[in-house]
Amino acid sequence: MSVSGLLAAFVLVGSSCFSLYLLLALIKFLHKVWFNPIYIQRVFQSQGIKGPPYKFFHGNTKEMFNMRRESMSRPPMKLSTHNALAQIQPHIHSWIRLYGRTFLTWYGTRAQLIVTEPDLIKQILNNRDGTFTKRKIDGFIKKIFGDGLVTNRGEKWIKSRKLADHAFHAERLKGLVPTMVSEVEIMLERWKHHEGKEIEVSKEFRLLTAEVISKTAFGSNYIEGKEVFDRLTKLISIFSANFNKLSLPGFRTRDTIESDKLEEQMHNSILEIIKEREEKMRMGSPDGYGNDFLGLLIKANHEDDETKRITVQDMIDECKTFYNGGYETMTSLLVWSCVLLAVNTDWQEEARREVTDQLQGKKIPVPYDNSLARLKKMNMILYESLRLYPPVVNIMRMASKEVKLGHIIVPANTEVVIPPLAPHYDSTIWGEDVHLFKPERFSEGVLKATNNKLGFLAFSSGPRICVGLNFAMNEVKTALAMILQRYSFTLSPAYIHSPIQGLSSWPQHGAQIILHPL
Ligand code: HEM
Repeated sequence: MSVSGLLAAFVLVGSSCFSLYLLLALIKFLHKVWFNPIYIQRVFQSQGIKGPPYKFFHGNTKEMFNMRRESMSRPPMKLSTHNALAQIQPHIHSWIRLYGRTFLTWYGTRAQLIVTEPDLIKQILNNRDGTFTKRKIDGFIKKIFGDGLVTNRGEKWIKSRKLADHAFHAERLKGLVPTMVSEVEIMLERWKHHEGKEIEVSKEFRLLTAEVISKTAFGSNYIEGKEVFDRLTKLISIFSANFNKLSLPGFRTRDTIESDKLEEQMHNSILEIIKEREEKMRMGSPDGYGNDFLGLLIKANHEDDETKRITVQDMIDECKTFYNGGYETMTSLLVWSCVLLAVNTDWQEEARREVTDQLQGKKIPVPYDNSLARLKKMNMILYESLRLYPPVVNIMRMASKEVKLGHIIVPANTEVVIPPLAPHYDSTIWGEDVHLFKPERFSEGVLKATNNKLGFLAFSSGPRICVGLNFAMNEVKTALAMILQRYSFTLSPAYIHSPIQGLSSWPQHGAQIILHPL
């Protein structure tokens, strides 16, 4: 064959291969964005599970986005009755009515089974063999949490959970109360300039919770901690702005570029905090690597036993997870409980009386005297606040293989979404007064407040229940106990009740209250 003939043959083979590659890529694409979703939809339909129809590429995200935008621009809600499900997750509220308590939705091409029935929730959250596992996260949420305890799976999760359980053990937590107290003192010093006037407490509580987690878990100084939080706050606002918006794979928006930069800066700031601690150890610090969460992480990084050792990247991911865990959700709980107490002044008065009694005249909670644990009315108020406005609005899992959930065969890779607001606003679980603020329903504890233990999911349930639960309750009780003894407070006329979903549930226009010194 001549050279030109050989070349022609090469071109022919090359172009055929390229055409074949294009054809295969097209089939793969169509399988992902059309054939597979339609097949999965049929599998569920044949079992009586309905839902809004799958739409090419977007799934139901456009409907979700529009419903959410519409609910955010609605006139303010009343505060005499509550319906945060309708406001924060309007798509779930209306689709439960249309399709029942378990239904299928589409986040782009990802099938999401929405589960709101306690018996099914129990099976998912109590699963221990990895059938219902965490989904591998990506995008903005990965940049916020990293691959830490909230998101990791299998052996890695077991190792991280052991460390965290140790760090947040109840006895250890009592020793953190003085740090919490001194940070609340600093906040209340600032509040002196607002006496008799309005104050926007969500900003205040952001500062407080950032300082508390920074100092208690990481012992870090103000500047380094502040750098991490500034970046985290920016990342969270990018996440919120892009919520329910899909991006094309590989396509980089201005937000993606900005979030990459923030992620790298956060990584470097945390690395600096770690290096500083290691340097202190080298200089012969009497506490070694330290007894806080960061100290435990660094110790685990230097473990001789390989099975217990964690990498530097693991340390950074865990730091991100805890910065975030101790910040967003905590601020949300503090904000909502303050708003609810500002409206329900009878409960505010009861809580104040209890604090005065239990703290026996002291202005601050004392560690180790169990006074925080004795604040029963406060507990009831906090649980009711968590029921009406749970900070975490979606608990997510994924079926790692085909599984029977109740009577439903769930195909492998289906995501399972449990929205705590749905059982929290279910009158068959809580009674006809479900929309009312009634802390007395928790007078005999969480378990006796409902006819179903899985009806209350603010901290989740099962093996992956929130590891920071006791930390959270201690911090919020400390803050409220100190606020209640110095101020009575009412809602400002500027407050507009419009709860929305950011990374946590949130008052869209801030939380303005008026402080009346006692
Ligand atoms: C009011 C405050 C808080 C609420 C409502 C809350 C809620 C939750 C929920 C619902 C989960 C389960 C998520 C899931 O299963 O997908 C969770 C897990 C977790 N929380 Fe919290 N949380 C709070 C405070 C905290 C604090 C203060 C920390 C740490 C300082 C923290 C750290 C974590 C971690 C690390 C996990 C993952 C546990 C695991 O998967 O093993 N949380 N939290």
